[in-house]
Parts: sequence; C-alpha cells; structure tokens
Amino acid sequence: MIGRLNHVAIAVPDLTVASDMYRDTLGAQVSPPQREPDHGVTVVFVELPNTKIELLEPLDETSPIAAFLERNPAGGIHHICYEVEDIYAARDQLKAKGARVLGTGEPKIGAHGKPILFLHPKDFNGTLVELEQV
Ligand SMILES: C[C@@H](C(=O)O)C(=O)SCCNC(=O)CCNC(=O)[C@H](O)C(C)(C)COP(=O)(O)OP(=O)(O)OC[C@H]1O[C@@H](n2cnc3c(N)ncnc32)[C@H](O)[C@@H]1OP(=O)(O)O
Ligand SMILES: [Co+2]
Repeated sequence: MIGRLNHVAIAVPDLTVASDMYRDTLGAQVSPPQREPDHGVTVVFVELPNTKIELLEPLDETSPIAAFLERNPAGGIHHICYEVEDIYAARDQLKAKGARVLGTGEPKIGAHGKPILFLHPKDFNGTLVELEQV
C-alpha cells in the first residue's frame, strides 16, 4: 500500500536557526518559511535529490508538535510521510487492521496541497506516520 518516502519531518525550537543550519552548514536548498494554520506549524522545506525534509516550528502552544518539543527541547525527528495512491482506501484498510487514524479520520490538505492523514505512533513502532495521497 505505501509507496515512496515523501518526507521526514523534524520538530525544531527555532526555525530560522534550523533553516540557516541546513542551508549554510549542510549546504541544502531551503524554502522560505510557510505558515500552516490548519496544522499549527510553520514549515521550511529542505529539498534533497531523493526526498524532502520538513523543518517544523509550532505556531503556538496549541500546536500538535508543542508537547513533543517540551519532551525534546533540542528538537527531534517528529514523523515520516509515505505516499499512497488512494488515501481513503489506505485509511479504511488500516482501520480494518486496527491502526488508529488521528483527528477526525477525514483527510486534511497538507503543506504540499495534497490530502494527508496521520496514524498513531504507538501503532507503528513509536513512529508517527503521515500518509499523503499523490
Ligand atoms: C504540514 C503537514 C504536512 O506535512 O503537510 C505536517 O506534517 S503537520 C505536522 C503536525 N501535525 C501532526 O503531528 C498531527 C498529528 N499529530 C497528533 O495528533 C499528535 O501530535 C499526537 C501524535 C496525537 C501526539 O500528541 P501529544 O504529544 O499531545 O500526545 P501525548 O502526549 O498524549 O502522546 C501520546 C504518546 O505518543 C508519543 N508521541 C507523541 N508524539 C510522538 C511523535 N511525534 N513520535 C513518536 N511518539 C510520539 C508520546 O511520547 C506519548 O508516549 P508515552 O505515552 O509513552 O509517553
Ligand atoms: Co508532514
């Protein structure tokens, strides 16, 4: 069901510092910051030849990444995103197998303009999984 790796997301306490580090120290191509009010984060995309890295900073204390950053003040890998062809079919198959779909269970439009869903980290070896329909 899952296809290519779409992105790995890293929660960071300071987006400017993290973005500068990826550009100046690691020599990567980074996007301008993009506010995502529907997701409670500001995102910088790091474009790599074979995938993307999302640097995520919380928009405020109600952000879904706020508790994670409290537990990991220096930041850390927050989620991994796999591509799927049909997000409703993927969701229904996963639910039938007992996986917990987060939120309302209805896909939202993600930062790339495509439908996304999240799966509970406790159901996938402690890794928060995002699915994106491509
Ligand atoms: C823009 C968009 C895009 O790509 O297009 C994005 O990515 S938006 C990216 C931001 N959006 C999201 O992440 C949406 C989905 N996420 C959520 O709904 C939330 O973050 C949850 C995954 C439910 C976690 O929320 P919260 O930390 O408040 O819950 P909690 O404190 O009750 O945590 C429950 C247990 O899960 C663990 N836990 C929490 N977040 C985790 C993570 N990212 N990776 C691995 N484990 C994690 C906690 O340590 C805890 O374990 P213990 O019980 O063992 O202590
Ligand atoms: Co993401």
